[in-house]
Amino acid sequence: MKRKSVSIIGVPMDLGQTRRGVDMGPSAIRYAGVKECLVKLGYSVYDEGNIKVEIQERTILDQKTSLKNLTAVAEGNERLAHKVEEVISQRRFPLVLGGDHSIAIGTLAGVAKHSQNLGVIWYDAHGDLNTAETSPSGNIHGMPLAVSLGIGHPALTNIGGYAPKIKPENIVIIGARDLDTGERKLIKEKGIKVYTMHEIDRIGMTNVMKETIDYLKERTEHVHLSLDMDGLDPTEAPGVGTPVAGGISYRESHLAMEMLEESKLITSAEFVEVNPILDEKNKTGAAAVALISSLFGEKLL
Ligand SMILES: NC(=[NH2+])NCCC[C@H](N)C(=O)O
Ligand SMILES: [Mn+2]
Ligand SMILES: [Mn+2]
Repeated sequence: MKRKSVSIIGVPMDLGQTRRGVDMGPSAIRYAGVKECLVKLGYSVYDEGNIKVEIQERTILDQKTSLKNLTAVAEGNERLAHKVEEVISQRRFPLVLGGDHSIAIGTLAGVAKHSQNLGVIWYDAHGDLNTAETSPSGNIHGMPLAVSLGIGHPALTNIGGYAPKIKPENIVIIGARDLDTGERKLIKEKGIKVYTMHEIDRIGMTNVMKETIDYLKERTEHVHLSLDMDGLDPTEAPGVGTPVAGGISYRESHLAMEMLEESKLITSAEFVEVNPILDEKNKTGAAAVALISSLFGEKLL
């Protein structure tokens, strides 16, 4: 890791989907010892606390688009974007803890303010490339990557006051195994690089990461890692709201984090979708911390 100071930003967001409990994700990851691990690795760690997210007991449907909780999701992300931007201007590494994946909208809005040519690694079972028109659910956590490309509701695409945040050729999706029809179309149309589970099985995680690193090194200046814990197999990360069988193993994920650490490419990261209510004794929270440790340079020997 290039930066020696890390700011932890919690985002107790559960309004981008409808399963309760993912708002406790930041607590679960803190409880699993994220700060202690980073301190042990020699970082100065600042826990910035949590971003304020409205508490809403019932889903509010946008009348025109059927987007769920649009206003509250947009407001939380606006605050997050602001915080991330501030952390980067203090020359600290922003480590964002979710919360559902809709928070990537705010994280990327904050990160991309400082980077014209931002790379993004989207480690996920899903593409999160839906719009109100293509979404099967109306859940905004299925849309953040499209939103960051400038595609979607203006209340979301304009967060941070500008759009788009990223370019399609600067994205690499890893672990995809559940893509909706509209998402597949967008991937083809925009030429987004995707390593599905098929490629991971076929060429192995070592080669997937080698290619990803070479690809991003060539064309980007900073790289953001957006890691959805449902990218991992649900047997190893059961505490997620939208599990999909046949995922990336815990071991492969460690390897991926270690290779990213060696590459010195990653300048911001978020770990999302940890839902302690659905988890087994904080297995998923602990897995997130283990992966964060590898990403920040923990070695066995
Ligand atoms: N970040 C996530 N876990 N996203 C899951 C999205 C699932 C589905 N594709 C949807 O749009 O609703
Ligand atoms: Mn996902
Ligand atoms: Mn996701």
